[in-house]
Amino acid sequence: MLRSCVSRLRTLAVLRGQPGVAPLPAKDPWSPRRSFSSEVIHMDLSLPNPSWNEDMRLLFDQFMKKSEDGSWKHLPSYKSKFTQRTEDIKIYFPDAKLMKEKLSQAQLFPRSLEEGLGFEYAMFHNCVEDRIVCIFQGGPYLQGAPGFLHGGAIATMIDATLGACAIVAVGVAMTASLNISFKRPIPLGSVVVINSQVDKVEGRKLFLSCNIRSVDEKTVYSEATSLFVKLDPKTRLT
Ligand SMILES: CCCCCCCCCCCCCCCC(=O)SCCNC(=O)CCNC(=O)[C@H](O)C(C)(C)COP(=O)(O)OP(=O)(O)OC[C@H]1O[C@@H](n2cnc3c(N)ncnc32)[C@H](O)[C@@H]1OP(=O)(O)O
Repeated sequence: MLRSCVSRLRTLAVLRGQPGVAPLPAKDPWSPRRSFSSEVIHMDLSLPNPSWNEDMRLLFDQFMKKSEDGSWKHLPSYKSKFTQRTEDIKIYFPDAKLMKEKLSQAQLFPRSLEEGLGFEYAMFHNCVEDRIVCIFQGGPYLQGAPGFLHGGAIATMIDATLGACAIVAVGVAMTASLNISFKRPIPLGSVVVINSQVDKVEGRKLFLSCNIRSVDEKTVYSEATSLFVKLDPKTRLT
């Protein structure tokens, strides 16, 4: 509880640009001493938190409303909990023990920054049209050009959204290629909408595309096309 309050105060301080804010302590990510409370692991991080701005909350509420008739579904998102997915990917690793050790200390990259500082997002799956919409608010630690999001951060959210779209459609799949056209810079702290869809499936190959637009849909910030490949159960990842 205390840790969570300190974290929120730190987030607010950074968001307000207050001077004298100490940097986050460096941690060895693979240290065996590092552990996550089950509360953190099991917390759905795609639900509203105090760092979300009004646009983010309004869009979230709109999509939750649309989900009431079952045509849209909110996809929960966790720091490091894969549950069923862990079972799905187990077969691709030759050494089950090593895989278990690595996964027990791993975090999903877009969920690895503290609340409000990095990737704040929620995804909704349209069960009828087979597409995913991601609402995304990029925090102050994602800066590239002053005042704007880093291209790598934009690519991360595109990959995460297209990845979710592929995984929902066919199961375990990985990005084979990703082509992004950055058309307009995205202001830091603003909310954007990522629309993704499966365009074509050819055997194990899935061709997907997406665009990133402003909330009022007037500005197209980025467009992307990608190829995801459904993993062959006979192939190992290492
Ligand atoms: C482990 C997963 C966890 C899932 C549960 C988590 C749930 C939580 C949701 C989080 C969502 C985040 C989503 C992030 C997704 C990433 O960021 S994944 C990380 C980045 N990607 C990688 O590291 C992939 C590295 N590449 C590879 O491992 C292998 O190349 C691949 C992509 C698995 C394909 O290998 P393969 O299965 O052996 O396929 P292969 O037989 O070589 O090729 C099959 C076909 O694809 C074509 N192809 C393959 N690569 C290419 C290419 N680069 N360009 C064009 N064509 C290609 C081939 O030509 C072939 O075509 P056909 O001859 O059949 O027409």
